[in-house]
Amino acid sequence: MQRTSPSTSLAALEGRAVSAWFGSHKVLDRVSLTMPAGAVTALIGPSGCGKSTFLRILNRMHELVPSAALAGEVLLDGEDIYAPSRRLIDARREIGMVFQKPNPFPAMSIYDNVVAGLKLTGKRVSRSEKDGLVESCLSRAGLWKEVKDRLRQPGGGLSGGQQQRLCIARSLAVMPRVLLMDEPCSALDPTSTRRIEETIGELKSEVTIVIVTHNMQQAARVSDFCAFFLAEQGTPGHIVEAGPTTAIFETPQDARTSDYVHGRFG
Ligand SMILES: Nc1ncnc2c1ncn2[C@@H]1O[C@H](COP(=O)(O)OP(=O)(O)OP(=O)(O)O)[C@@H](O)[C@H]1O
Repeated sequence: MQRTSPSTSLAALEGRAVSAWFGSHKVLDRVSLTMPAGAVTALIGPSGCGKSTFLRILNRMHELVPSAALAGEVLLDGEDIYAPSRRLIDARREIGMVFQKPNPFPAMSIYDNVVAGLKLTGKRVSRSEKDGLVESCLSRAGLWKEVKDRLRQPGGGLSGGQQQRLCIARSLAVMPRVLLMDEPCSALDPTSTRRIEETIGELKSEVTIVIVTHNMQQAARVSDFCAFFLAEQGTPGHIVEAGPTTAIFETPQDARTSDYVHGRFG
């Protein structure tokens, strides 16, 4: 039976010695990072240091780029998502992604947008189960009250912030264990941004979250852990420092971390 309540099975994600290339251009060098279960980890650093590439490696999207290559391991709850026995589709279902620009199916109804990913699960779902799932996912994404009376209207008719929360609801419908978010608020106004940040805070007890953000205030507000990436003078991106967000912001060990989080470069 389709579960309509939040998953209880929280999982940590761990990158071990992850390196990445586009053709012969190496963009990440042996990045290791644990993203603890039930917490928000923020990936921060200047443009081009490999944050999005690392994020896309975490759910096997990097391999979609024809020239892309990678080395290392990504462990979900201790199991390598790149192991030959693991299917790509399972990694995508267990590790969801929300993108910078909200990307609902614009002509599809709000209801159908939420359940659009269900075919990934391969399970047959009854109408009443779908109804329950739609309500549960929209509620958890903080959108139910605003759309419950217009579920049959197109997703493209919502505001940008509502569309992003619809995309979060769509991701939640396949019961992911991890939600990756690539600058999810960069296309949104401050009020919508705050609303998404609240949603992140509400979701982290049920799904592990990894977020890329350029906004240091946002990283400080929403994350429990932070990893500071840097690619110096054409060298591949690497992690300078990672740890609890309070330590990264208040007592960084590396002067480059301090300079970056205090807005002195990048
Ligand atoms: N599809 C691609 N093909 C070739 N090179 C790429 C591709 N995507 C990214 N790169 C390169 O990989 C490096 C890392 O890019 P990436 O987007 O991961 O950095 P980022 O830290 O997320 O940057 P930003 O903060 O600007 O989004 C950059 O040098 C970039 O030019």
